[in-house]
Amino acid sequence: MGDYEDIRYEVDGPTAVITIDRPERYNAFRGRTVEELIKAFRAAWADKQVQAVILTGAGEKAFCTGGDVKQRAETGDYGPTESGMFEIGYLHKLIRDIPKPVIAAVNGIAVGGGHVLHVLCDVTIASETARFGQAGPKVGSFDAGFGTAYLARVVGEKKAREIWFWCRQYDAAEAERMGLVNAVVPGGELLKTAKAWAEEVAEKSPTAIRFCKQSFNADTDHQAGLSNLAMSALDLFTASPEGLEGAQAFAEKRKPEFNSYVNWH
Ligand SMILES: CC(C)(COP(=O)(O)OP(=O)(O)OC[C@H]1O[C@@H](n2cnc3c(N)ncnc32)[C@H](O)[C@@H]1OP(=O)(O)O)[C@@H](O)C(=O)NCCC(=O)NCCSC(=O)c1cc(O)c2ccccc2c1O
Repeated sequence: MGDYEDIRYEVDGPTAVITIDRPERYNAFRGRTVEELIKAFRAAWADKQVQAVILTGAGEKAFCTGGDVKQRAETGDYGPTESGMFEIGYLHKLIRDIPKPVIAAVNGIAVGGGHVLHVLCDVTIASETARFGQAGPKVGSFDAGFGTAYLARVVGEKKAREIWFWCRQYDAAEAERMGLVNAVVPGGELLKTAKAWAEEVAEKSPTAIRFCKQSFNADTDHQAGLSNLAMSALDLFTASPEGLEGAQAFAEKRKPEFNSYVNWH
């Protein structure tokens, strides 16, 4: 399917494979990328042949490193889109709402908003060299809402707070131990394994899968309200001097200077 610049979309048997294709930016997303991901997930939803979706990243280095911090340092936002909106919150809801299993095939580092994407997928298969973490507080951002609350459902409150406050990176084995990923395989076998999982689930009743997914979701759907709130707050925060300092420090490869912003009580 054509018209994509930042991603690739392929259908292989019962599986749609969506690949974020910006390896020079470690598959970071800009507004256009998010718009194309939405289009691809909607195409997979509509296609009766597709029974499962794989989300992955191009190359071996990165799955997705979240928002394109260089773009943000340059223009103060995530760049132009056709709709005029940066619809990351809608993409999160779409990954949850598509009534087909979504498998994250994490081929490298998944950090920031890229980490949130894999957390929201139904299952995650990681390559042995994958790394995981959040980065917002280091770069003047936070992908809260599902990014915090749903992560806590997955790994527990203590671990989720550690992940967000300390912004450390965790290797694939550690991620598997904390229940953040379902399986770890050698890099060369990642896509093959993800496709095998997709083919296996495609043999099951699609209606039963749809109801199961919706009933899992129903238990945490209230977090969508938190996400809306967090996205509104984030719009203000990323445009603030503190938010911009984080993005500029990353682009200039220096430590951010956040000390002067400790002004709340
Ligand atoms: C991911 C890293 C830890 C990797 O470190 P490493 O040392 O292995 O590699 P490099 O740092 O040398 O990176 C290689 C190359 O890729 C470029 N790059 C990496 N990540 C990004 C990125 N996110 N944006 C743009 N470019 C990126 C890097 O500059 C290098 O290019 P060179 O040309 O210099 O060679 C490390 O790279 C890292 O920490 N990256 C940043 C991670 C990050 O902070 N992500 C964004 C968090 S904020 C976010 O995701 C976010 C999500 C949302 O949903 C939002 C919603 C609404 C508003 C804001 C949102 C938001 O900000």
